[in-house]
Amino acid sequence: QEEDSPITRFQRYLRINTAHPTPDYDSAVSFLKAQAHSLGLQAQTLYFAPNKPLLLLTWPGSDPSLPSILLNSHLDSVPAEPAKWLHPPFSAHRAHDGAIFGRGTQDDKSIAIQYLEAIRNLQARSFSPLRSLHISLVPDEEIGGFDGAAKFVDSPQFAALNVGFALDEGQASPRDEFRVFYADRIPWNLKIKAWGPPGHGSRMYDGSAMENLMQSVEVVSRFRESQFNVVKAGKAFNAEVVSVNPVYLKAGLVSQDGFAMNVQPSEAEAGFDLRLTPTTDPEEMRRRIAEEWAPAVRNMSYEIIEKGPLRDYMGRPLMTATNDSNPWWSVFKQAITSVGEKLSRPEILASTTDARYLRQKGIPVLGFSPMKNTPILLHDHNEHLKDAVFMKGIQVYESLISSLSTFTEASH
Ligand code: MET
Ligand SMILES: [Zn+2]
Ligand SMILES: [Zn+2]
Repeated sequence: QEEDSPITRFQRYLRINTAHPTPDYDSAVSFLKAQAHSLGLQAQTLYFAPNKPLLLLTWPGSDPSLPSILLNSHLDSVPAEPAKWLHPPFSAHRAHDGAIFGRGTQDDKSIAIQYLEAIRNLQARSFSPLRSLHISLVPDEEIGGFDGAAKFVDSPQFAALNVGFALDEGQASPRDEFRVFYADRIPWNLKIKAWGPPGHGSRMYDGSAMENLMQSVEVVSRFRESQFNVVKAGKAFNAEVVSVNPVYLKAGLVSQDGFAMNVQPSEAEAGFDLRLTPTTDPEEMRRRIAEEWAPAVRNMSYEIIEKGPLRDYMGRPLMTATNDSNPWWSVFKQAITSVGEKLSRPEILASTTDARYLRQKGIPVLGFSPMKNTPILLHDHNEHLKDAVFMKGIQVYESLISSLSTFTEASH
């Protein structure tokens, strides 16, 4: 008979394969629903798209008229390459040093279980919240959240929650202090396409599609270097500049045994992951792309897919204040320090989370995953988390939940 503990419950969740492109959301939701049931939480399964459940859990507060607290975590994960892992990515193998291996250990299945285990411990101490506490377990974060968090925040069910403050995932800290994030960068998926006359592979002529595209790649690389240099010079954090990284190249005529090596193709395409900071001027970025990266005069075109909003309903950048103007910030900070932990300077997250959709609604949100002395392994091979770090995180959330849910001074 297998023991039942926070660690084994974490392992059970990790063994449910919710990686794209075929996430098993149903198994994840029924597992989490059973956990919620054992805690006496209210549970609702919402569908904003077919086969994409969103599980909403509630621990009602004694004063439901006060704005509530929302803890968010996504159900899905990015895919893994099992052959390149030390232990299979859905085995939740626990090594001798306590490291639990699995896709989702850091991003972000740990926090979902930690939220629930913190509630379990608080209930054991007969704690009861003043404000209602909600946990949202959302689908599709890793593919943009359009059928998950984006639709949820626009729903009447969400409006009814009257959320005053929220926590969402953060990132691991390699140092002995926790990291906290007040904003995300916003992804643009950029496709650049070039055309040019085709020709024999032996000919040198001007304006081929490939030559054309490679010129663009060089221009993009120079921009990338200019941004990266600011970081290398110590003038900005990683996430305070615009990043651009090539993620695919597509060209060439297919022949029986691979590519036709002696044909210069008439079309070529490159894809880039571009991340804008919360204060990047999108119009200036568009102008740069249109004029410098994919000029129509050089037979080029481009497509930008914006993965989320850059501004809130008032036209302001999506940033949560981390100063005295935001009373929740003090409560958050105090809850961390009161358990003897340290926070590093608040940062912009280099990647992107569903927090942007909440911030767009004007809700203050902090990105936080209590993982310190931990290598940053999200989306990497051998993603893992030490059992002791996971257990410590539960204690941190006990402090956060009790402080946030009993905070009386702010109405928003
Ligand atoms: N969390 C993912 C990332 O940062 C998905 C963001 S939206 C495509 O890459
Ligand atoms: Zn994540
Ligand atoms: Zn991720």
